[in-house]
Amino acid sequence: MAETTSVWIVDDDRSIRWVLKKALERAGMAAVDFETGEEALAALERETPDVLITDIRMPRLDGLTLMQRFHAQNPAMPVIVITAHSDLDAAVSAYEGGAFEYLPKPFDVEEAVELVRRAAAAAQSSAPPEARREDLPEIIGEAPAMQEVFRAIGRLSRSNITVLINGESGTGKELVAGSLHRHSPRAEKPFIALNMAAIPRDLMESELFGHEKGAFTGAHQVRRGRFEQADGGTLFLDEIGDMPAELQTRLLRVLADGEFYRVGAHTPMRVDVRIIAATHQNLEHLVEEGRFREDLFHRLNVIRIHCPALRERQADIPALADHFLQRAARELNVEPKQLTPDVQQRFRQLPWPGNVRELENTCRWLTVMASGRDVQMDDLPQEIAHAQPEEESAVDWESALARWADHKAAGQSVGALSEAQERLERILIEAALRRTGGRRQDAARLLGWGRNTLTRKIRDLQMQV
Ligand SMILES: Nc1ncnc2c1ncn2[C@@H]1O[C@H](COP(=O)(O)OP(=O)(O)OP(=O)(O)O)[C@@H](O)[C@H]1O
Repeated sequence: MAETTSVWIVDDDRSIRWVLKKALERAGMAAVDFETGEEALAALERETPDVLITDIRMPRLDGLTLMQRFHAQNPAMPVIVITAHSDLDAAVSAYEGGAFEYLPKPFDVEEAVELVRRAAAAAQSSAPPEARREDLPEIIGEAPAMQEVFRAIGRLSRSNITVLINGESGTGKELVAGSLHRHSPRAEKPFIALNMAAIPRDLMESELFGHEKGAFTGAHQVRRGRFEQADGGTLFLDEIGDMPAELQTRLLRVLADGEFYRVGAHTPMRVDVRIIAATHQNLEHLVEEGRFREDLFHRLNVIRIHCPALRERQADIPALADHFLQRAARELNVEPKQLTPDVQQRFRQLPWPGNVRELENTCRWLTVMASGRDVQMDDLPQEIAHAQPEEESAVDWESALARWADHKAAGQSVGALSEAQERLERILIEAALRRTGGRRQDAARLLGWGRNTLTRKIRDLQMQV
């Protein structure tokens, strides 16, 4: 995205406007706020924002009408509607106006910023293919754990197979799904992403399958659901673990026979959609607890890709940070910042619970806030300056191992594999015995071995325990 994203906020509540505007500006976007829908419409005569955020309940011109007027001029414009839960009915009736996202009140400001960013990015990626190609997000990753992901993308290219991606929030699951789509025979067809955790339950069904005119109060027109929109292409279902039981049943049916019913319809529709699902949860556990259908799990779990947490691939942190600093500088039209070596070192040690997304946000923040060209320790935001460095246990040992292997191979050393295996086993056995106070039975269980195997290993490795 070369240009700064421009966002308009329409709300009669001054404090909400203020909070949103500040947060969006801090995130490097240009925000303009309007107290009334009329003012926003007047401004629309002169220019158009990239994203519109509007409250639903406003005196005179309400948010839904405003949204319709904006969409009449630009049907693809992303609109984010702020709604209280009690207004959900009204939100449903707004469906015919075109696509929009919801921001349920009360909302978390960071969540709102993230939603805006996604909406802007999605609008861009639905631009004509020529315009899109240059902006393809690059997946950065040199660490061994990431190479696995690339290999999987490569192996799956030109295939239409169902894929389940797991990994913590912000690890790049959507990026990987997009890449799988672009390398598939469906590349020229739509890639539609839908986050189950972001949609109110009551709206999920019609969001996925669409609805007929008159299906429920406020359904004044037919609406195509995401399945229809994705026909011929790929539907990315993020946070699939949050899908309610009755929808799981319906999804299973579509996957089994390619047919579904719009809400309120009597005749089925046929679609050809590839499903890529993602989750940060352990679906096997959800199945055991009876919260996720086992048959659906097996249908989705054909091929699995794991997106590693950022702390498991510390080697990639400097390159990622550099990439995000460059991008933020381009967006804000300023000179790119650089991290000093001690800040780089600090970044490598942080736990990054929000993963790549958190690193990305931090880089954007630094681009706006750091005073000089070089980012110093003093420039770091509070939460990072005071965060506990990651424990040794979670260090990126695969990168270290890769360097060791490289060194061995370069020295023409023979037998590196058995040497590594021996050292690996030794370390794991020692850790398990330490943790269990030397009790072999328990240590064996931790290691996933029988007690006899552990005893034999200890003897073979001539370990002193
Ligand atoms: N390897 C990577 N290289 C470059 N950018 C990345 C990489 N991984 C993630 N990102 C960026 O980090 C942000 C978060 O990624 P993404 O939305 O794909 O994560 P996610 O796992 O789908 O998150 P969530 O589960 O919260 O939806 C995006 O802006 C994405 O472009």
